[in-house]
Amino acid sequence: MSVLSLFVLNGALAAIMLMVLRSLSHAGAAGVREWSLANGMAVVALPLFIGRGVIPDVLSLELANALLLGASMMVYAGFRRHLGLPVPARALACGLAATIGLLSLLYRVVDVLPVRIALASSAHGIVFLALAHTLHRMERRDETVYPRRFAFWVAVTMVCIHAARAAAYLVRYDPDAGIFDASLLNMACITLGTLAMPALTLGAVMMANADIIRRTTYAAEHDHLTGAWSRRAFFGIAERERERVERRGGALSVLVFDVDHFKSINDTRGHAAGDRVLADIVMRTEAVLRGRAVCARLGGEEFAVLLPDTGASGAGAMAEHLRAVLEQAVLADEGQDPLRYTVSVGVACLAPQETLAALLERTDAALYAAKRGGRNRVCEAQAAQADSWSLNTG
Ligand SMILES: Nc1nc2c(ncn2[C@@H]2O[C@H](COP(=O)(O)OP(=O)(O)OP(=O)(O)O)[C@@H](O)[C@H]2O)c(=O)[nH]1
Repeated sequence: MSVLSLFVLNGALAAIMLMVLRSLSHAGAAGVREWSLANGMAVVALPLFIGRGVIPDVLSLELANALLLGASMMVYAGFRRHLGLPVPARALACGLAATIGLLSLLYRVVDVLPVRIALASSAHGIVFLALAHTLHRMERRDETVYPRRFAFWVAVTMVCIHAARAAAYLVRYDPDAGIFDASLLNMACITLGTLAMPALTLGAVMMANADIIRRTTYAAEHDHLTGAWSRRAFFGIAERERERVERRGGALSVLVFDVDHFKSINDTRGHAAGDRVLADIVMRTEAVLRGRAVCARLGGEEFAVLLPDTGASGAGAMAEHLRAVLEQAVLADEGQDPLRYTVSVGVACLAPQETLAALLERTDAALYAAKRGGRNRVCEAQAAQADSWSLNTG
């Protein structure tokens, strides 16, 4: 395969990657604009390189090199944007202008191609080094760890290739060597360089996809107003905990609570104030929970707390503590009296062989008993029987 055909392949791969990135354009993933721009720049740059000697030098040298280096910089910018880091746009623009200015000067004044190749390779190598450093610094153990590592190792490989290429051209210093030079080194560098942009774009696409899945999963599992677990997620977590108790023994309790006279809060203070109460409940509830305990919004103004490793007495105490904490809450309400609210709580502890549905039915019955009993109180249901009794009065 000739160097020329590698250039053509490189351009074709960049065009394919551009189409792959288009599939992400509506997903709102950060960095996609920069990665698309990078591949677009590569698609334009490569025919310009190929046109060396046919088209004006300013296009095949200055513009082609500027576009290719700009493409590497855009890949770097895309990763930084994707990771939520600031993009050093000014430093990149200065680096690009300095490199192209120097290349142009070398071409027009001394015209020693190996030095120009070494200079261009060094500039690309520095950009990939910065990318590898960014990816390494941001490494964390989540679902994006594989794409991050993949992109990191591609960047490291590119640093090594560009360093080797720059060093080899400087050491060998063959003034007749050109970019279409078919030496083993040049062929190896260009082959690997051809794969760099698509490989980094694949890493970027994998990262963006992992991010989209993470965000979608979070949205499906959490209530958007309060940040609490969703009803569906709560049932999943609760069922897993119930099965765990069935397998290994231990205790599991549930609290279900509901804001008292919430309709009148909405009616007198407005829906937005009601929303603030709901968010405040979750914030304060989560602050008192420990270990694997979770808080979920079951719907409307009804919430649930799952208490793994907690028996009836611990759950009753936690329910009363939570009721008291929420009763103390005071929310500033502009131009009006501070907003206060109370909750009624039903508590139940999982009985042997009991299903989740049965447990929640008993907890609901306890909650309604608390409402009937006057509200702002905790009612606990017995595991063995359906009737419940009042534990505390508010
Ligand atoms: N602000 C706000 N209100 C909501 C939301 N979801 C449900 N509601 C309101 O919650 C109120 C529930 O009222 P009810 O079921 O009558 O209960 P309540 O007024 O709390 O009375 P008790 O439960 O018997 O003490 C209704 O007015 C709903 O419109 C929400 O997301 N935000």
